[in-house]
Amino acid sequence: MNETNNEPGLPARLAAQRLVASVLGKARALDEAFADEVTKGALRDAAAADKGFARAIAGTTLRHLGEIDLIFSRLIEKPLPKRAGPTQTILRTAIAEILFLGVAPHAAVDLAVEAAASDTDARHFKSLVNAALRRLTREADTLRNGIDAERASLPDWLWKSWVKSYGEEAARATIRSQWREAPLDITVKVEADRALWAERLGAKLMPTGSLRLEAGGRIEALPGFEEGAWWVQDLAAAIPARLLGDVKGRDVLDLCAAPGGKTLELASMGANVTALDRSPQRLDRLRRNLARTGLDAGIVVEDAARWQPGRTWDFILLDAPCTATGTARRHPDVLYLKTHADRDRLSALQTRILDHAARLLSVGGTLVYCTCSLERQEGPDQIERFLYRHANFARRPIEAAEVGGLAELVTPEGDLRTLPCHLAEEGGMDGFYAARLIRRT
Ligand SMILES: C[S@@+](CC[C@H](N)C(=O)[O-])C[C@H]1O[C@@H](n2cnc3c(N)ncnc32)[C@H](O)[C@@H]1O
Repeated sequence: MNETNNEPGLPARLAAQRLVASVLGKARALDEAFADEVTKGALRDAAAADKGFARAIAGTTLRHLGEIDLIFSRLIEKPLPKRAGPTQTILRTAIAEILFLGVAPHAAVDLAVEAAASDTDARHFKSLVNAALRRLTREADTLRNGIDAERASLPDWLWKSWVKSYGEEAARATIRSQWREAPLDITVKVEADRALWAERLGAKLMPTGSLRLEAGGRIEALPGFEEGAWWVQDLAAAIPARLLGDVKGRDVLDLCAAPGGKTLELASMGANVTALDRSPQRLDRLRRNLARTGLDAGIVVEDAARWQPGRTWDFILLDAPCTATGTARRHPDVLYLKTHADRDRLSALQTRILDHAARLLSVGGTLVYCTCSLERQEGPDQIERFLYRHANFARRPIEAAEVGGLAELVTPEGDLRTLPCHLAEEGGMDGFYAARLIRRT
């Protein structure tokens, strides 16, 4: 793409288009592609508002991609030729701006046409872009008519999986909650200071103990960040570590620990934490998080499915690698980056790590297994199969009182099952699953 035009607003659009193309064309994570744009790409010297706008356009395009593509196919009846460059992406992002971001239609149309004009291949489709988007601004209701936007927002395999696991109503409510930007959730280092920080930050103290703020603005500029009084962590992600109970002064093994949200929680509860992960880069982030919050943990770079430390632990937290389909409201790209083949591969890895974790747990010890996935294979099915293989383990059911009295977060078996549509009126939460197991013999 040739970026010769410096018209205000155009760089943000061009960046948004590159972000969408990176996710859908190169299978890159949106956060990674965005980090490249702002550290070494065209957004490096852009104003914070432009960076935020580029991210918002890309995220919104992905959140509504299914509906956008159905509208696209009504607007562009003949398939675009192969050499149309970024024309499709330009249209997708402009549709997102007009329908979902409330951008003034003339600005969105003009800048989409400018974007097409700035590319050697797309410039031949300038008039088509112009005509299609002008039609959209005139006939939006007709063009959207009959589209089941909720159903369209989810790839087939996930739709089938969620409807089967939670029923169609909850699947639809989950999809609707993914359309909204997630709030900013914070875990406070010192439990007794939660109310104080809620007041200082103008945040809401949620029933589970997390603080909740509206997203937006620089996190680093908020009071308490510099001094490490808190860290960012989704409300649901903050629950599993606490299911280990009172770990003050106890040794806790945190398997698959980086970047360390749960390590920080365990350390702040007074545990002697050993944080293990196989990724040195992600462990560097964990080290930085420990340094900022003034907390301490031993760090091990190892494969959690093979590590032979020569000892056992009374407490183990295993936050296993997973498809992360429960985090789509924060990471809308996961819906398009992950496939059912990833789910099967990751589920096999989870089984191996879980079996190894069982060997590292002392008799009488507690193991909490969790994932941020909505797929049964990575949650309850995994645990059912584990309990079948390991007759010396049993569930210790989770009580509603341990999750702020929110009984809807606990399954009849006593596992944690949060859905993005839980507490929807208050901003929802990521989808997390957790089971608490004890080793009997
Ligand atoms: C869900 S993330 C962990 C998030 C972390 N517990 C937190 O709260 O910030 C999963 C982690 O598993 C790590 N991982 C994947 N496979 C692993 C393996 N075989 N052994 C150890 N770590 C692994 C990844 O590097 C990744 O950091």
